[in-house]
Amino acid sequence: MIKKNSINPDLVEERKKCTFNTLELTHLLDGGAKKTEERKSRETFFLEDPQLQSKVPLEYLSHKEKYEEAVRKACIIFGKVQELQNQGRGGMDNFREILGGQLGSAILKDGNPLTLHYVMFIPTLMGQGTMEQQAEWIQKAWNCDIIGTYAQTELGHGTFIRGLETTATYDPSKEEFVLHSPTLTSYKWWPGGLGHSANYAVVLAQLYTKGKCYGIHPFIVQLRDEETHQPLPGIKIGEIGCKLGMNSTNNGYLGFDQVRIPRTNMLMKNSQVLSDGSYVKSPSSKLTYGTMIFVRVVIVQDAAHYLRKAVTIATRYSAVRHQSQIKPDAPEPQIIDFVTQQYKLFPQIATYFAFQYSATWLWDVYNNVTSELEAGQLESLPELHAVACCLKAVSSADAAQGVEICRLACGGHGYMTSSNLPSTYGLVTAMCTYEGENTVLLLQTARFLVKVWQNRNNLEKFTTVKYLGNDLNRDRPFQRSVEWIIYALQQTAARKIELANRHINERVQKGKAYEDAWNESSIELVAAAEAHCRSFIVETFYNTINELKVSKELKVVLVQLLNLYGVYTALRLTGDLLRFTSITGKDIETLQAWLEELLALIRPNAVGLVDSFDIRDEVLGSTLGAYDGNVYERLFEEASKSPLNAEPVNKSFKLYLKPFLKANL
Ligand SMILES: CCC/C=C/C(=O)SCCNC(=O)CCNC(=O)[C@H](O)C(C)(C)COP(=O)([O-])OP(=O)([O-])OC[C@H]1O[C@@H](n2cnc3c(N)ncnc32)[C@H](O)[C@@H]1OP(=O)([O-])[O-]
Ligand SMILES: Cc1cc2nc3c(=O)[nH]c(=O)nc-3n(C[C@H](O)[C@H](O)[C@H](O)COP(=O)(O)OP(=O)(O)OC[C@H]3O[C@@H](n4cnc5c(N)ncnc54)[C@H](O)[C@@H]3O)c2cc1C
Repeated sequence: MIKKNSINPDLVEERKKCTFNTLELTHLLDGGAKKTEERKSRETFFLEDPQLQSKVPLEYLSHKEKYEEAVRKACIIFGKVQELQNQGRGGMDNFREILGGQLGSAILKDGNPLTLHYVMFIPTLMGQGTMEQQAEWIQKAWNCDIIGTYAQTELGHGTFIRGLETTATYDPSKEEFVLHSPTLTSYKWWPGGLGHSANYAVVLAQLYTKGKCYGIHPFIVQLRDEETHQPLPGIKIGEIGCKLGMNSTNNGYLGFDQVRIPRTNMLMKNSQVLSDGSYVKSPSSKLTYGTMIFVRVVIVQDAAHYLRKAVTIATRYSAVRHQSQIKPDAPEPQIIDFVTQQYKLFPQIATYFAFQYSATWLWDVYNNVTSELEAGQLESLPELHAVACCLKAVSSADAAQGVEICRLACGGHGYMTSSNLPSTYGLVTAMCTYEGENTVLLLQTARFLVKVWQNRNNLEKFTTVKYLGNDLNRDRPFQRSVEWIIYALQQTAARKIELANRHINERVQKGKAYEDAWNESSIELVAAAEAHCRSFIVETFYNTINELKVSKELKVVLVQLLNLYGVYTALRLTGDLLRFTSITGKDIETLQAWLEELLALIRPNAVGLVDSFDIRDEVLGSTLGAYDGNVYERLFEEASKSPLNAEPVNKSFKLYLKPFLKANL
């Protein structure tokens, strides 16, 4: 039914209007023309493999069938990744793409049961294992001789990991640890792939030796027989059931009944238990948390990718869809011409760029700090932890909200599963919870900010908080510029940190314990961390754009997006700006007018911008967002795949409807 090679005429017109070279932007986003070429060849390699096609849309499968189909595809995917590695084609890029929001979610729309093996199991072996342990385990894991997961969260505790209840008690007589789940709430609950896919796990458990508890430590535990896949004695294991999304990820539960593992299965890079049971302390107890930092860093990039996918769908659809009238007797306009629609879409495009640049910055810093940690230097860890926490929280929350805005922007059709917006939302909103619930992570950033605030005469060693050294009473008169917005956001963040800190102190002076005072001030602490993060994101966007060497035409558009992101952020925080800067109501009108101007300036390039993301139709996986814009044909084609349409009369007519109709005669 879909007319091949026929592009919707509205999209043809939109593409003619574009004022910059979309290919230049594609190359910029990929990191160069060569990278674009490599990405495209990878996409062809995966997406055009007939084995990776599905006969029936995922939605029509049962929960069990979904899992089985996901395992089938996951094995093919990672087999192909190994093939690429063996050919020397691409290193980490293969993994980042296949596991991240771009390519991976095209093939496995509702999650991958083997993701945790690559995202957490192998990184934990690498980050927490000694050289000998790495030699023993990593090759097996890379070759997929074993499949692992990361089992930390329990039924009773996810956030408060010091409160985990699983125990690992050292028995020096046999040089073994005994793993045990003493309560129902101590059962591991959530790890991806744990249900029926993994046969090994890194298990986080309270370490007991010589009668003393030393807190949580990582242990490699075999869960299933390597041949038969039967759970080993003492291992109680299963899947946790259906969820809002990610229904193919096979999240599982796990209990231990006095399960013995060799002493050498404790990952001992940072702390050790010697054969006689003596405990050797880690240089920092927080090194055990290293894998979580890594995944938080990766999530910022994923959030950006999911958002750009959603906004590509909604922007193309909005260019094709006509509805209502702006003027009487005029033809029905493209809905993208309603300014309220532009206000839904264009800030999401700008937000993608903002997150992308923060994600790149964070990835580089993460790699630098990791090298420092390897050399035993721990000084930069607190700042990395603080910035990773707030960026993970703000990017996942804004991306989830942005995807939902895009879904709403597509009206009724956005509610269709075939738009791919509902399942994209399911994947993104999960990021607000996993790898540290967002409020909790913002409180971690706040903890760092308050400490820095209390020692703000000593800011040289930091990168992200230098502005806290500025005089709080400085006033910078309003200007319609991003520089002013950055000043205003930093001023807001600094004042919020100062206020939260002051309120903690006042509560302490009134006799409260510091921890109670902290809890009572925590709404303000979260707000302070969020403000800090928003100022960081805008400033990073600004710095990146200023340094870019691109054509004049592209620069103009990127600056418009930067300005839009800045003014959009500022207008969402007008209450704060009125409170903490000398901005007036009149100035806010100026900002509002600027926002409207920017929407109009971006309007001709909207389709060009999302085209530059160069997301293949298979990756978008959407009836509404395909490059050719044949929306209505695709909606019909997908509807025809409903099993209910396979026969004109369903058996329920005979069974229920007919007798019911008769009874009412
Ligand atoms: C695809 C993905 C699938 C999903 C997988 C998962 O979800 S897996 C499961 C994911 N699960 C989660 O993400 C669970 C989320 N929960 C947690 O990460 C922790 O329980 C916590 C951070 C909330 C508190 O931890 P706590 O009670 O031990 O700590 P505290 O508050 O008492 O602070 C003590 C000090 O430690 C510092 N510090 C803390 N973390 C780090 C770090 N990573 N690095 C460095 N430092 C860190 C902190 O700054 C503070 O420093 P200060 O001020 O003393 O110099
Ligand atoms: C899709 C998905 C996949 C996951 N995959 C894995 C995995 O592979 N491996 C794994 O180990 N875990 C995994 N998890 C678990 C995940 O890491 C936890 O759910 C997460 O860390 C939140 O913990 P919680 O569920 O205990 O929430 P809770 O901490 O119970 O949160 C409930 C509420 O309490 C609030 N709260 C809790 N503590 C505080 C505090 N100190 N201050 C203020 N408010 C607080 C929170 O803000 C939240 O509003 C996964 C979870 C999901 C949803």
